[in-house]
This record gives sequence, structure tokens and C-alpha cells, in this order.
Amino acid sequence: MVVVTSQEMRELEKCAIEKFEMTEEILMERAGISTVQAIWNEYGSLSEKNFVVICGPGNNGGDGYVIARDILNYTEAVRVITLGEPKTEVSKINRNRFLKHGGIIYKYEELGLEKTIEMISSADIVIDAIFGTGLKREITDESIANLIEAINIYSNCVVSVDIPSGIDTDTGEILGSAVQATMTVTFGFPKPGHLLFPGRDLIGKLKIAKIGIPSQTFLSESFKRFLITGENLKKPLRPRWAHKKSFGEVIIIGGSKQYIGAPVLSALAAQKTGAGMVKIIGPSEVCDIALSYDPSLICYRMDSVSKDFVSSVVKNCSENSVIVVGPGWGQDNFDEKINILSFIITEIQNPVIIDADALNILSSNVDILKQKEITKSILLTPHPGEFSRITKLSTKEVKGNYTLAERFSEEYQVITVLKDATTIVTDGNTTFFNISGNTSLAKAGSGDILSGIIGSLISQHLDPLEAVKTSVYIFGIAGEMIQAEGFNSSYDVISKLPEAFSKI
Ligand SMILES: NC(=O)C1=CN([C@@H]2O[C@H](COP(=O)(O)OP(=O)(O)OC[C@H]3O[C@@H](n4cnc5c(N)ncnc54)[C@H](O)[C@@H]3O)[C@@H](O)[C@H]2O)[C@@H](O)CC1
Ligand SMILES: Nc1ncnc2c1ncn2[C@@H]1O[C@H](COP(=O)(O)OP(=O)(O)O)[C@@H](O)[C@H]1O
Ligand SMILES: [K+]
Repeated sequence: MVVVTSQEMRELEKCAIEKFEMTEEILMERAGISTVQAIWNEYGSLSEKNFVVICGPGNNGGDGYVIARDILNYTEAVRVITLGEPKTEVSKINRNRFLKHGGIIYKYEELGLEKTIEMISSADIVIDAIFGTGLKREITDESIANLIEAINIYSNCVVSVDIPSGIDTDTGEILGSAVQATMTVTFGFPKPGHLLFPGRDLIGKLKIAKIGIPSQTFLSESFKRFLITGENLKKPLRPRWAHKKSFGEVIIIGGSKQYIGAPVLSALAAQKTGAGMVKIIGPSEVCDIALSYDPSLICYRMDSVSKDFVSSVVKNCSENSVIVVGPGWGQDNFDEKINILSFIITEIQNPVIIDADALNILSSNVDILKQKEITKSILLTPHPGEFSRITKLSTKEVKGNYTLAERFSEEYQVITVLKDATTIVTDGNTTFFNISGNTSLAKAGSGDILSGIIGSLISQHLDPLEAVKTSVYIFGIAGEMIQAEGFNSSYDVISKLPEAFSKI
């Protein structure tokens, strides 16, 4: 599903008007009416309910006037509270139409907070049409902040028009204060602000309404960001004649005296998601534990970290092999680990997934990535802490920062998987948001499992970007399958992977 920013939405609107002879009025009319339709679909007949619609000064407020007018067709119990004169022509037209239809408008300024609270708390449904995609700066006006707080405290049910007022459409950040919606009806396409926290927490149920923005091919060619849904995800083929070498192998380099389990989790996840052969290069402790869990793993005991040892195992691997480096690796023997990283980035042609401690080690010299051959696939799977070390920016600056991930991927020609409750996947040209999963995945060891799955799917010949999309989605679904959310260890998620896979 396509995701657009506020700027892209404005361009689409402009294009619909200039090239398809639509008008602002038609789009606003459809936005308003589709919101009323969504309310009906969700909450049933409107005639027995009473509504308060709160309209801001821009076109979001304009949608609010259309909604209020349309509700008049079902009930007279609809009142508008306005924050002031509409500032756009089309909004004014719709304010006037509402008045002509017998609608009642109260000015928030004159009503005061106390009366407003009375109206809000007595309404069955409050419609939040204060700010939409046009909100770009902090809400500093105290009276608006008080209004938003009152909506959040006193409303029975809040439907936000396009996006809850106060959320930055492009980042999901709260600009001072923001409405907590029960349902949000957005127009045309979801926006990043609906998908990224904290915005994602405030939207309630998200409905996407078509308002007449044409989805012609030439428009879709310019789309570059998407929400991952269960549809159209690629699965590896498993031809009946396949034997273990029909697929490549997954070679996991990781583990240390301190972190013994991490590469084992990666290896088991690779096994459970269809890999033909899984190898571990790590200390004896790691190998012993790995084999006790699954005797079919192939382990190479590397008790002192050595590039030559890695090279001897990896040099002769098949062209379909995939390397996962980093789970539980630790940061001791730093120089030799940098040598190993440099070797597998620059001298081996196979796809490499750089995860966990390998990312921390890489952050000392990210430019090694630039020495790779242009056709070689490198994937980085950082959480915000790791991405912050790599980019030398604060965690706050990198969290949910899809444009930064895009620029990074473009500069270093890698696939970046910025893991979080909403995960961002990008190769620099196309970006995907993943929202499957829940806090059952917020556990030590989760990331190791994900890198094992990605390695496994690439080894089964999926294109690396497609492999990541499928991996993050099914990993999320596996997390959602845990019976009581969070009452699990990350290890438990591995056993859910086959069933999660069968759902796509
Ligand atoms: N783009 C499109 O294709 C369509 C957009 N429509 C609606 O139009 C909305 C966007 O309308 P606008 O661009 O007019 O913007 P908004 O209505 O979202 O907000 C802009 C208004 O709020 C004021 N404002 C912004 N930040 C403020 C702050 N921090 N404190 C106080 N006031 C602030 C601005 O001065 C301006 O008057 C969408 O969210 C949607 O609801 C729909 O009518 C249908 C079509
Ligand atoms: N609240 C959540 N909702 C969905 N997915 C989550 C959530 N918390 C964590 N995850 C997922 O779990 C994984 C955690 O990875 P990471 O932080 O690297 O774990 P670790 O370092 O312990 O292995 C990521 O794939 C992330 O997207
Ligand atoms: K709104």
C-alpha cells in the first residue's frame, strides 16, 4: 500500500485538479462525505446520536464543515465549534453551506473552555477537524492546547479527520499536544505520521477513504514509499526436485564468551524458515550449545578470532551462500573483527547481513562499505541505538527517520533495515514500513532471529529487498501469535515462524 508525505499529498491534489479536471471543492466534498460514511460503517445509524465537530482554520476545518452538513441529513443534533474564520476559500464556502443548511456554529473563543467541555462530554461522537496535513509547527497557543486536552479527557469517542490534530504528518511526532482518536479517516493513502510512533498510538482505528485522487500508472510510478501488508510478499519456491544444495547455505559468524546464545537463535530461525544448510563460525561454547539444540547445524570452532579462519571456511562457499555477521559477537578483539568485516565486505561476493555487534564495530569505519563491489548485496539491520552509532547522530534523531535511512542506503549502496516497533526497510530508492508485530518481540535475542530469517530467505534465492520485506512481516506475525503478549522469551517466537509463514 502506497504511503505519501504531506508534500506528496499536496502534489497529488494539484495534479488531480490540473490534469484530471477535479476541483478542490469536489475533493473536500468527497473527503467529508467519506468520513461520515466511515462513521456510519463503524458506529451504525447516525440518527440517534449527537455530534460536535471542531473545525480549525484550514482545509481540515473545511472537511469538518462538510461533515457537519452531511450529518444534518440524518440528525439535527450536530454542532460546530470553530477556532476562527476559515482561511481558505473552499473552507469558507463549506462553512457558509453549513450555515445555509441551518447549521449552528459556536466560536470557541466566545464559548470558553468550560462550555466547550460541556458540549464535548455530552456528545456521542466528537469530530476532530482542527489540523490535518497542514500542521507543521508546534502548537504554542495555550487555548488550543487546552482544547486538545479537553477532547482527550472528556470525549466519549473521537473521530479524527485525516490525522489526529497535533501529529506531524511526516514524522508521527507530537507537535506540543495531540488528539487521541478512537478512529482516524485519512484520504487517499496513509501518511508516515499514521505509521510511526507516537502518532501510531494516537490514530485509533485507521480507515483510508478514496476521495477521487486518480491512481493512474504515471502517478504510481512516482510513488516510492509503501506499507508492507500480507499481500504480494514473495516466498521462496520449493520445487519438488530440490535437494539441500538447491538453496544456498546460511553462514553465521558470531558469538563470544559473553554472548553464547545469539548466533544459536539466528541459526535456529534460519533452519525454521527453510534454509538448506546452516553453519556457525564461533567459539566452542557457542558450537556446543548450538548442537545441543539442533544436531543438524554445522559448526566451525573459532576459539581465537581470526580472519584466516573465517576465510578458510567462507572462501570456498557456494555462490548462493549468505553470510550473517554479528549476533553475539561482542567487541573484544576489535582489530581482528574489523579485518574480518573488511574481508567479507570487500573480498567475498556473497550477500552479507551485518547485524548487532558487527554494526557497532563497523561504526568505527563505515566507509569500508564503500569499498564493496557495486553488485554485492549488503544489508544492515540496526536498531536505533546501532544506527545512531553508525550515523553519529543521537538515537532521537535516527528513530523513525526514514529519510535518513534512505540517504544512508543511497550513499553506501546498502539495504538498511531500521528495526523498531515500526520497522523501516529501504534500499535508498524504495522504502517500506512494517507495522506487524507487538511487544512479544521487544526481547533480547529478537534481532538475532530476524537476521537469521533474512539470511535464510536470501539463501533460498529471494531478491534481498523482497527477502527483508517478507522477513520483517512474518517475524511480526510470529510475535503476534504468542498467546499472551510478552509472556515469552524470544526463543519461543522461533517455533511460531513456520505457521506465520503459512499465512502469507
Ligand atoms: N490534500 C488534499 O488532497 C486534500 C486535503 N484535504 C484536507 O485539507 C487538509 C490540509 O489542509 P491545510 O493545508 O489547509 O492545512 P490544515 O487545515 O491541516 O492546517 C493549516 C491551518 O492551521 C494553521 N496552523 C498550522 N499550524 C498551526 C499551529 N501550530 N498553531 C495554530 N495554527 C496553526 C495554519 O495557519 C492554517 O490555517 C488535509 O489534512 C485534509 O483534511 C481535503 O479537503 C481533501 C483533499
Ligand atoms: N513493540 C514492538 N513491536 C513490534 N516489533 C518490535 C517491538 N519491539 C521490538 N520489535 C522487533 O524486535 C526486534 C528487536 O531487535 P533488536 O533490538 O536488535 O533485538 P536484540 O538486540 O535483543 O536481538 C526488531 O526486529 C524489532 O522490529
Ligand atoms: K484532524
